Amino acid sequence: MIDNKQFRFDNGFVGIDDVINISESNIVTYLNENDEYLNFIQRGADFILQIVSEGTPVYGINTGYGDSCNVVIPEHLVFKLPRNLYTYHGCGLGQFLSNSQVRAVMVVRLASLCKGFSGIRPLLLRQIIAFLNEGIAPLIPSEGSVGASGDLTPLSYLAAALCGEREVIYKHQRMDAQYALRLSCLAPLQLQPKEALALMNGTSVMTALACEAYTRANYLKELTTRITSMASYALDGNANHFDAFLFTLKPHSGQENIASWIREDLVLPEKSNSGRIQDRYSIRCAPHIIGVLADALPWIKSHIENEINSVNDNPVIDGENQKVMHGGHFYGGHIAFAMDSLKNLIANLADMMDRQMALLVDTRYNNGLPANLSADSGPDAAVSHGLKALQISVSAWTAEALKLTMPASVFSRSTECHNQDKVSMGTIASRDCLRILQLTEQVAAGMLVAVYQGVSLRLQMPQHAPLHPRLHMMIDDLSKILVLVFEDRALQSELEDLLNAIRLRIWPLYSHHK
Ligand SMILES: N[C@@H](Cc1ccc(O)cc1)C(=O)O
Repeated sequence: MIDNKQFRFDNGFVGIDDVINISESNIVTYLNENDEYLNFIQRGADFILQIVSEGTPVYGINTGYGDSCNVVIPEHLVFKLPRNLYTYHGCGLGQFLSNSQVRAVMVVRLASLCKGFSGIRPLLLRQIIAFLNEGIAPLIPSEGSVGASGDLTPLSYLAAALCGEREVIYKHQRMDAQYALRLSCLAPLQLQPKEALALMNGTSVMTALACEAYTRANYLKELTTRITSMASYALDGNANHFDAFLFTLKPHSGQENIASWIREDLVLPEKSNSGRIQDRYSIRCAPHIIGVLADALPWIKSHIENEINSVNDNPVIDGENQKVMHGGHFYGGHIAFAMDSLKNLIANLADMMDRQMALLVDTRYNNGLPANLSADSGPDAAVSHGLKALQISVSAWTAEALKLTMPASVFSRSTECHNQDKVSMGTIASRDCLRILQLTEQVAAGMLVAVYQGVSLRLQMPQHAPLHPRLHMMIDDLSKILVLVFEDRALQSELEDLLNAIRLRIWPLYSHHK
């Protein structure tokens, strides 16, 4: 829980909102310095040292890693081993994670390590917390994790930076980690046995990205609902499709909720079934499309929050009872399934909006609005093409989003000499999901232009239905970014502003966002 703009790390619950709030702001974080808690953590680390001195073989402490687990590491090399782990995993490629994504990774890794079953010292936890508070963000390439054995390669960049190696972003500059540590008066860590494995052998990259995906998806749920209300109004649609009683008869609660939001945005005609009796499915079935997302989000959230609050590490160390448990908790199957599912749900929203756009711009379906929603009715109207090209862009973004919905998890392949012979691919699923979200947000930005145009033009028609104050307000909000497209003009910068507004979740919509 964030209290007084401060966040305390210990073995308490960490929610998606906490991850997002800390990653997007500079909330001060601190470790619970209560003796009982610190002693509990320290006992795990002491137990590791006891294992080392006794010489009993324990995986990853005095053995090689992965398939090399039968290589016994002599005592004099045991302290060298952690550095080798993060060093040989320095083979990531691809775009770097963003600053806020890296911060989310650190919060999520802390949440797991703070449970106290990883055999690490409080010092290590304090170093990650210092990185968060100082604003030091390791440069983490996003590609190279199969998501079981955790996110070994991307997390190796966190482990290395904590020890003053590789590169970080600090005060908006890319620099050697060692230099950033010096500038912020932090000493580089020297990892003890098990500590590099504890940092790297977990699902924190895919889970951090999943927190972002969940948050963006939750906002899109509301935004696509509002867009549907506006599209229905612009098309002079039948608001009775969203009748309250009708929705009690098919009681998926998320779907009912979406229908109620649309209903509250529209002024329901007294006479039901006036005008066109049935709208096309992208309008009439919008609660059934967005509702699937609304009903899935709670379980997606519970998968993500279970993962955040799990010990996703191996071996698991119970310092209290002096037990080592060898298992496979680094396997990201739940996140993989949640993100593969979310990809499908979000791409369906893009598809729905693309169809709504097709209705709005086409005089065969838009109930009297001008072709391509062009507002130009002056002497030069013939040269104005309105939103013609915008529709093409929206179709392209939609197709690209749909193309990426192939589940990542079914592409599991045996790797690392068949030790990791079944893997989750959860990190790829999370990354694909974020790309689909980006494309779908672009489609939503395009649709905001279209519904702004469509509603404004409908209001200019002599006989139009009353516009509900909520939609009036949305039109007012949009008019701060958008101007009616009259003569042809390039729309890119307005689309960028809309996209920015979506990413910042600036409209409160149906619930309050930040
Ligand atoms: N995750 C593996 C450990 C591992 C670590 C590093 C590797 O390079 C490979 C495997 C396990 O716990 O079994």
